This record gives sequence, C-alpha cells and structure tokens, in this order.
Amino acid sequence: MLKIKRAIVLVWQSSSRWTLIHVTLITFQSILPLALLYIIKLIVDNIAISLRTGDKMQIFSHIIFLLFNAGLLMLLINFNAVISELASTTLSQRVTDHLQVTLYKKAIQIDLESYESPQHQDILERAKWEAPYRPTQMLNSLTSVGQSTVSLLAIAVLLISLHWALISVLLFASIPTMIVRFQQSKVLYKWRRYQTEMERKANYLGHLLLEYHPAKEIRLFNLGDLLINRFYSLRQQLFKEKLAITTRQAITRLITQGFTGIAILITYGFIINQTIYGKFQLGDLVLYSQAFQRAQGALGSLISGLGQVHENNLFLADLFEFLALNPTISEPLHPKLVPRPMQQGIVFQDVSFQYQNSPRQAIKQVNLTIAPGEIIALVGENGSGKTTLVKLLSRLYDVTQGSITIDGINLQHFSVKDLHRQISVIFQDYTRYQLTVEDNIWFGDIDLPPTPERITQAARQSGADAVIQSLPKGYQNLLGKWFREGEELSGGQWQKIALARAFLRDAQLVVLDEPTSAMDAKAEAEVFQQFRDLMRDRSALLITHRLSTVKMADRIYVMHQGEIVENGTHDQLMALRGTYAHLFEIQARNYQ
Ligand SMILES: Nc1ncnc2c1ncn2[C@@H]1O[C@H](COP(=O)(O)OP(=O)(O)OP(=O)(O)O)[C@@H](O)[C@H]1O
Repeated sequence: MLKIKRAIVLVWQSSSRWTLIHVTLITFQSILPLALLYIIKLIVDNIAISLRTGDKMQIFSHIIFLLFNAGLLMLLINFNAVISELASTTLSQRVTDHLQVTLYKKAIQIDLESYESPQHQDILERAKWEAPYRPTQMLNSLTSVGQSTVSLLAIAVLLISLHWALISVLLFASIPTMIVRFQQSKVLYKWRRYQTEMERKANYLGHLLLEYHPAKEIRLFNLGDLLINRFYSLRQQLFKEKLAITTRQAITRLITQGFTGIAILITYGFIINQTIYGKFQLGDLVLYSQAFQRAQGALGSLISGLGQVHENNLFLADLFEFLALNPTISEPLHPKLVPRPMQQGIVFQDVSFQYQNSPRQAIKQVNLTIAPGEIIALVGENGSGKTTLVKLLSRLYDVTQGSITIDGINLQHFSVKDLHRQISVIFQDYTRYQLTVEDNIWFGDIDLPPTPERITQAARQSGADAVIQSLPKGYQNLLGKWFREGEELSGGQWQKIALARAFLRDAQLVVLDEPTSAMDAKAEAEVFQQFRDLMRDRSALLITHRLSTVKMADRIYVMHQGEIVENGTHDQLMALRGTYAHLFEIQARNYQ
C-alpha cells in the first residue's frame, strides 16, 4: 500500500495538472459508454413498443432524437479517447523526466563504495529499468481498476435486477484467473531479480562492442566475434528462461479462461431461455446480453488492472530500494568550518583502511603529516595504497581505524562539501568531459563564474593554453568526439586540461595523482619547474612513479603494501639507501 502511495506521489510531483487531467478523462472514459448503452436500450424498447402500438410516427421521431443523442455521445467518446491519449503521453513523459532526475540526484549522493558492489549495481540497474515507466504504469493500472470497478458496479446493478446468480457466476468464474495472474507476477518478478546480473553482463558486452574507447583493442585483438558470441549466448540463456516461464503461464491462462468461458456460456443460455419463455422483452435481451458482455469486459480489465497493480507494486520495490539508499559518509549534525588558513596542517594518525569487498587492509597504521605550504610526494609500487590515501583524505571513504585531522579537527566534523572545497584532487583516471574546454576547466571550481581570466590563467599554469589556442574555437571548442565539432586531444593534452582544472580551484591542498604520466618530458619539466610558485602558500600532495619529479618535494613518503616504510627529503632517503634509493637508482640507470 505504501509503495502505491509513493508511486502516486511521484506521479503527482511530476505534474499535478496533467495527473488531474489524465484521471478525469479516464473517469469519463468509463462512464460515457454506460450512458451510450442506456440509450441503445431505450431505442430497442421504443422499437418493441412501436411493433405493438399504432402511433409509429411519434415513436419514430423519439427514436431519431435518441439516435441523435447516441451520435453525440459517440463523438464525445472518441474525442475523449483522443484527448486522453494525449494527456497520458504527456504525463508519462513528465514522470519519466522527473524520475530520471530523482534517480540522478540519488546517484550523486550515495557512497562511492556502493558502486564497487555487484549487488549495488544490480539495484541500480533495476532502478534504471523501472524508473522511466513503472510509476505511470501504476497510475494507469490504478485508474483502470477504478474505471472497471465503476463500470462493473453499474452493470452489476442491472444484472442483479435480472437475476442475482448472474453476477455471482461471473465473479466466481474469475477467481482462478485472478489467483493465476497474481502468481505469475510473482514468478516474473523473482526471475527478473535473479537474472539482473546476467542482463548486466550482456549489456556490458554490448557496451564494449559499441563504445569508442574499447573499439581500438577490439579491432586490434580481433575480439569482435568472440564478444558477440558471448553476448549472444547470454541472451539465448535469458530468452530460454523467459520462454519457459511465458509458455507455462500461457498454458495456465488457457485453462483458467476455459473455466470462465463455460460459466459465461451457461449464463447466455439462461438469458436466451428467459427470452424464449417470454420473461424478458426483446429490449431486455439486447440490454442484458450487452450488459453481460460489458460486465465480462469490465471484470476482465479489473482482474488485469489488479494484476498490474500487484506487478507494478513488486517492481516498484526495486526503484524504492535504490531511492532508499543512504550514504554512510555522513554529514555531521553541527559541522565545523575547515580552518582557513590551516595552521598545523593535515595529520594522518595510525590510519588503517580495508575496502568492503576486499579480504585485506589496503592501508595499515599510516602516520603522515602535510604542513601548510608543504609539498609532499608519495611514492611506492603499484597497489601500495597511494590512491587509497587520497580517497580517505577527500572522504570518498571513511577510515576503518585511526584518524585524519586538519588542525586537530577530525575530517568527519567538517561538512563534506566544505572539505572538498579546500582540496583540489585530480585522480589518475580523471574524467574527460565531452564538453567545451571552458567547462572542462571551470568544473574545477563552479562556485565562481567562468571568467576568461581565471580559466586562461589555470590553463597557462598547466601548459594547456598553447593546446587550446590551436583549437578553432579556442576555449569554446568542444572536446572529444561524442558531439559535432568536437576535437579529440592526445592523452598528454587531456592531462594538461585536467591539471588546469585542479589549478583553478583556490584550495588549500592540491592533490595530483600521476599528474604528468602522459605528458612529454618537456611539458612535465615545465609544470614542475614552476610548481612551487604555482602552489604559493598552498600544500600539495603529489603521487608519481617518476622519481625525477619528486626531488623537489619537501618530504617524500615511501609506501609498501599499505604501509609507510620510509620518509624524508630526497637526500635523506638516498643516504638511507633503502627502498627509495633503490627505486631511484633503477630509474636513473635506465636513463644512462
Ligand atoms: N575499490 C577497491 N576495492 C577493493 N580493493 C581496492 C579498491 N581500490 C584499490 N584496491 C586495492 O587496494 C590496494 C591499494 O590500491 P591503490 O589504488 O591505493 O594503490 P596505488 O598505490 O595507488 O597503486 P598504483 O600505483 O597502481 O596507482 C590494492 O591492493 C588494490 O587492489
């Protein structure tokens, strides 16, 4: 019941005006045919009277009047049907758009961690399936239930006046159909839930085959046919399962329909019998058989409407399951302001962290300090935990143990938005927005307007300005190949744009995860030559495998399997002759 109410609220919120129009028109649609039926009865009755009396002219003119009204009513019914369809299309569109936005709003709220669980992906996928149409369908099935109930009640009064058993037979005969319909919805729903992952796998293969990024490897490694075959065999499996379910359902439906059919035949037999023996007039025969036919129709749509309500109710659970997800990275009730400027800086104290879906700790007992204005470098082999530290610092995840503080205040006491405003992070898998250059840079700080001076300055600092000047529309040029007139950039050029985005934000800490990995040696040298100037009094955390660039850092932390194993300046670490010195010498040797 609660889900039905929520679905209606969603539809109402999408457009209260169109919801009202839609429901009103549908109500008319259920009442008007009944009025038409009544006029037809009057016409037949009049014909019957005319056969018995002499004043045929007067009766005929009355019948003409009734026919005229019937014609008008038919016009009205058709007009109502057309307008109703228009209202229904408009409302559906409104609901789809509204729900899409609701879904996106929820998606940007939930924890990053949620995206890493297959169960969450299943929930998201199902919510995506259901959101566009399920609430409108719920409204439609509810209105159809209302509509058929009104029709059925009105006809029931007529049929009861004939004989109470008629409507009882009809109702009784429809019980098996109803039970079967409900049962079938449940089976279908369970199957959809269970096969979500398989459907996602098929979609993923489809994505690999259609998207631009995988296209190169798919051609070069000749993966196309292999992936298509895998896609096809998944779809085959889904198809077979669905076919088995629908075949079983069709057979059951045939049996129940047979049962209802017999009951209907008996009832018709009764009506005909009563007419032959003169208990019903000819008009009654027409009226009752029409009414009975309509009762059948109304009952059929009532059962199907109730079945749909039940089915929609089951499937809406998926949408609401997603909308009910709450982030665990919670906002404090009374947030403190992030100190600006920081006095003591950022301190990681005995920080440990384990990803939810992982059997081992990614970070173990880490102690690390970033003082105001300090440039810190984080080095270490792949998988040693560098990026994870940054995710913890920016509260994309919360630490499992220990604490991270700014000027002694735990990060969890700041509002997440305020914290993010003070940190400018570019991850190694940064986003290439298929938008204008200006947007790509401005997205680094949308709290301020995208004035050309700010954008150009950030682009100059990252070395992107020269690239942008060579584009036909400069800062207004679209990037990427998704849209017309977009220009694709090289990996290093994209990286310069991403770096400009990081520089734009007036943050107290700039975190760059492999910021120059795709840049040529000259561009990289240019960025780092001016890096200290660029940072001015800001702190920076650099993650890089290129040890030549970390020499200029004030302090270097070396990570190994989630732990910090060494820290100091370049000279101190070289003198220590430990992991850093070893890594540095390997790289230096490769350049000789
Ligand atoms: N989302 C995740 N879920 C589970 N485990 C993860 C996740 N992300 C990273 N890990 C694991 O955490 C460990 C640290 O990964 P992290 O990305 O922090 O390493 P890194 O030092 O940044 O590596 P690289 O130099 O390759 O970028 C690795 O063992 C990795 O497998």
